[in-house]
Amino acid sequence: MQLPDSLLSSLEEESGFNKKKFLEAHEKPAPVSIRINPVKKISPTDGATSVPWTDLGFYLPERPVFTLDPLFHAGTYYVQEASSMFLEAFFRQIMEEEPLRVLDLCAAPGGKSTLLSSLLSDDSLLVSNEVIRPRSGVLADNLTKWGRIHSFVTNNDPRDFQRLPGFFDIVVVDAPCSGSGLFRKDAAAITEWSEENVALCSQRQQRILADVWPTLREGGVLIYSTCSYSSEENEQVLDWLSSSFACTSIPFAGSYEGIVEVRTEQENYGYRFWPDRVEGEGFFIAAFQKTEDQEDYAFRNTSGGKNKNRRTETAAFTPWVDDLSLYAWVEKNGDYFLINPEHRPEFEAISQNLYLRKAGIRLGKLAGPDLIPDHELALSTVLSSDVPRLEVSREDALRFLKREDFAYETSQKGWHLVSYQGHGLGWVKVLPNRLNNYLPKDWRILMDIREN
Ligand SMILES: C[S@@+](CC[C@H](N)C(=O)[O-])C[C@H]1O[C@@H](n2cnc3c(N)ncnc32)[C@H](O)[C@@H]1O
Repeated sequence: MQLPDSLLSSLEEESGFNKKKFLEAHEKPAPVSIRINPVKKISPTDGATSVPWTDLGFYLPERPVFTLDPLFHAGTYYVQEASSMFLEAFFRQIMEEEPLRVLDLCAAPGGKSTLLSSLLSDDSLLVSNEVIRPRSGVLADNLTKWGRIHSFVTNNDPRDFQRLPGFFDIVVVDAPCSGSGLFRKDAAAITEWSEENVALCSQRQQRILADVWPTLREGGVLIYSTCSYSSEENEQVLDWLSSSFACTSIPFAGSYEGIVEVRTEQENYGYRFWPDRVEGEGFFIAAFQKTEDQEDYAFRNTSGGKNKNRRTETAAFTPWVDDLSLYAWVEKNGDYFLINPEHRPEFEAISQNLYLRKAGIRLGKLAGPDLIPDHELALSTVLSSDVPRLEVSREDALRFLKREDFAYETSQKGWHLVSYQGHGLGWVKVLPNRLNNYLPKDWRILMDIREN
């Protein structure tokens, strides 16, 4: 793999850089790793080994065809490179008592967000934002698979969050960057790399941080990360931040072999991941506590809490939800969403100020007295175990995921959850002589399953 000379020479002075070993590492394939969803438990495959800094991550002995694994579509795991999973270790250190309001600002496709979701209880709120609209759709789909009620997805520019000053306890900025840390996984990115782009990325990272800073509460924590090796996007951004805003750098309290702790010119702490020192890709992460005065967001008086006197909805939703009394529902353009009742003020604040793509679990629409269940409900953790299921083989699960017909045995008519190894994949409706497949068209597997 031919790496840009100007990149290599710019790294000579960086802590932990060893040119020979760095180049050797780029001749090896990137390790394959997954992170499992703790609310949809599966056992990792034979031969899998643990990623050291997380309880949830595993290296796989070889790369399977993930598209042809129904458990992947059920959201039981997420394919994520291992260095990024270090966010778990840092987040656990920083995390105060829940409930927390957490913003993942640059969140698509959802690697960090699904990880954060796994670390938070249903009492906390996770807002995952992505500025690029089509990418925010992919993000929403991945969080749908993850199945948690505390998850909201927005599609906004970072500066829009200034409408919610002092709102979040923790803000994660996994910034868009020049991407040198992922060259092993994406060799095409090498040709796009340039010193000019590094400088542009650095400017953009500073702008994003300045724009989002007001939404972090006083005493709250900002986590900043990139997958770039360049100090212009890492150490220099930390020093710009600490000279622009009142904040304190937070050191990581533990230590793991291979992770390099750096101190910047202004004595800020950062953590570098080199692919010749750890089993993972290039990554950089740092955290700061905000020490400057920040007004808190003034929530309006809301009706708050649970829904009252809504007999139609209660009757329609009760059969579908495992203990409806724990939740509240909100309606938007005919779609019903189930949220934690404690999150109603946040729901109102966010939907009034931002473009909210997803809030909690989309239950579906009402048709007369009945619910037409949404795909999100099938993948969620709130679904009642009393809902009829069709447990299918791997082959039939793949046919369902291709929106093809498959054989089934049931005497019961109506809605059924298609489930594989106990994990929901989507809805079918059993009619007298056939099945209707309700998998959304854009969730369909396009790969030819017979070839593999
Ligand atoms: C490194 S990626 C995020 C990866 C994600 N956190 C994950 O773990 O899956 C950076 C994201 O920032 C988004 N982005 C690009 N320009 C941006 C901007 N000006 N402000 C905020 N986000 C931006 C990109 O679309 C991209 O999704």
